[in-house]
Amino acid sequence: MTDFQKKLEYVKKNIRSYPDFPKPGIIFRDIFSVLSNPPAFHALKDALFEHVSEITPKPDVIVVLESRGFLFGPIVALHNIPCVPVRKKGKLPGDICRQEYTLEYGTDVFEIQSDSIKAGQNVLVIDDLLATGGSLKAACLLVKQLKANVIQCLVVMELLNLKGRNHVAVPTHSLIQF
Ligand SMILES: O=P(O)(O)OC[C@H]1O[C@H](OP(=O)(O)OP(=O)(O)O)[C@H](O)[C@@H]1O
Ligand SMILES: Nc1ncnc2[nH]cnc12
Repeated sequence: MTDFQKKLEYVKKNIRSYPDFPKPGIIFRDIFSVLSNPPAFHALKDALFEHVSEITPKPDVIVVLESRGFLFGPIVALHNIPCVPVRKKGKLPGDICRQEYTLEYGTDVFEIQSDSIKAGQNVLVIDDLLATGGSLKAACLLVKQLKANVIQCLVVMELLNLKGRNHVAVPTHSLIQF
C-alpha cells in the first residue's frame, strides 16, 4: 500500500456513518467527523493536494458546490487556482445561470455567476460526495452554459451502489469509496 493509499484508509476510518439518516434506508457518511479530527483532516488535505497537483492540464478554475464542497475546494485553490462557487438558488448576486437537479433525497436548483468563468477555460469541479450524481451533473451543465470545459469532477467520497458516476459525462475521481 502506498503512503497515499494509507492516508486515505486513515481518513476513511474516521468518517462516521449514520444508518437511516435523513431518511430510512440511507446511510449518511458524515465528513464533519474528519474535520473534527486534525490528523485525519491533515491527511485528507495532503491527499487532495497530491491528487490535484497531478491533474494535467492544470485547471484554470476550481468550481465548488454548496455547501459541503466549500470545505475542500478552497483548500485546493491554495495551489493558486481561482475558486468559484456554485450556490443554491437565490444566494448569488449579479447575472446568474441556473440549473435544476435531483438529489438522493430531494430536488434543488444550483446557480453560478455568469461572469465567473471564461469561455474555453479548463475547470475542476469539487464536492464532498458523489451519490446519485445529480449535483455534479448540474454543476457540469452550468459550466457548459458558460462555454467552459470540465476536465474532471473530484469528490472526497463516492457511494458506489448508487452508480452516480454514470450520470456525470466527464472523468470523475473519488478519493474514498463506500
Ligand atoms: O450525487 P448527489 O445525489 O447529487 O448527492 C451529492 C450531494 O448531496 C450532498 O449535498 P446536499 O444537497 O445534501 O447539501 P449540503 O452539501 O448543503 O449538505 C453532498 O454534499 C453532495 O453535494
Ligand atoms: N449518503 C449520504 N451521506 C452524506 N451525504 C450525502 N449526500 C447525499 N447522500 C449522502
